[in-house]
Amino acid sequence: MKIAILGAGAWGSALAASFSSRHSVCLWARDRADAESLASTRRSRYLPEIPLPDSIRVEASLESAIRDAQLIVVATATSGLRETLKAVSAFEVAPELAWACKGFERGTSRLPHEVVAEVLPRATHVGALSGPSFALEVARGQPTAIVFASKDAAFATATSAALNGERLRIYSSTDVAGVELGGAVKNVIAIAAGIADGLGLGRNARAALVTRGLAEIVRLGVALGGTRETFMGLTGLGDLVLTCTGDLSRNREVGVRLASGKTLEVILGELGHVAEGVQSAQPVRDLARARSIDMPITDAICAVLFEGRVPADAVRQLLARDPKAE
Ligand SMILES: NC(=O)c1ccc[n+]([C@@H]2O[C@H](COP(=O)([O-])OP(=O)(O)OC[C@H]3O[C@@H](n4cnc5c(N)ncnc54)[C@H](O)[C@@H]3O)[C@@H](O)[C@H]2O)c1
Ligand SMILES: O=P(O)(O)OC[C@H](O)CO
Repeated sequence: MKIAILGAGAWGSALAASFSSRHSVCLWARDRADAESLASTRRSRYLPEIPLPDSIRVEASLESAIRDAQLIVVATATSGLRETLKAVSAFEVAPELAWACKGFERGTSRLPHEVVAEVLPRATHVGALSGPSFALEVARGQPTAIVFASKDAAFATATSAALNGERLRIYSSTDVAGVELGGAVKNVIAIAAGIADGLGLGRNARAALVTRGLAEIVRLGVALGGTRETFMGLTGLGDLVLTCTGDLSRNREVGVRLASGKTLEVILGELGHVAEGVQSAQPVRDLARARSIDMPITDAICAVLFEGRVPADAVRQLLARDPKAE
């Protein structure tokens, strides 16, 4: 299959490296200087540890990248999804479409599939790729299992089978909202887990955060149309555990650095990558409040990120809540 991957950050580069062992892959970077450097050095500045396989064509022209593609995979940050889809829609192409970004669009509080439906209302062969997957491990070829979800069951099955590889196992699902919701909210909870670890609160506290974080994901996710089983699977519990415990997580790292007393502005300047939990926290809180859904961890993270609450005070307030039935 001819695949165009749009977005040459850590995740786009890792997916390109993985898919290139079994497909013809073109990787598009919106920044011409980035594309030129990537084409000549074969190293992405977002994933410098791994050389990009020679078979991958690097493009700075979006039109050239998508002209012959049978499948487009948008792997930009969620904030770039709408702009990238609009740019794609300007060309006379109708390939199948997947997106690999996780999170809510800030400002609209839309999940990626809702952004896709707004920009490409007639596209039906579309779906979300999500699950526990650090880019570096995927690029190294370390075993990983993720999910491709589409409302079109036949398309979900066929695409997962086509993308599936020995080291990147891809399950299918039709629960697009559930798959995306788990991937969005786990990033917010991972910031909390990073704060807990940064403050040295211990493993008991981390386990409590993961479990109560999952309860928040399920409450909001079911209200937004996801199914409970999805949240117990790879894109829910699986990704939550990975992101809350893995040192490679950028969202968890934001929490660790907040706990050290750094400001969000300084942390985001240092990170060099997107941390989607920062963008998603307010949409998650707003969607929950509009439905009277209790999400105390998310509320605490919003207070730390945007209201100047000191991380240790946020923890004290969480612990001071009245005990209740689990
Ligand atoms: N890195 C991972 O381990 C990983 C794994 C699974 C999913 N994801 C998700 O994939 C998405 C991308 O993550 P990443 O790790 O590649 O981030 P990154 O910070 O490494 O790179 C972000 C990329 O998005 C591009 N971009 C941003 N806005 C754009 C726009 N308007 N048009 C075109 N390109 C744009 C940037 O140029 C950059 O190439 C995120 O939503 C993330 O949650 C990441
Ligand atoms: O580094 P993070 O925190 O953006 O997490 C990356 C992936 O989403 C993990 O599945």
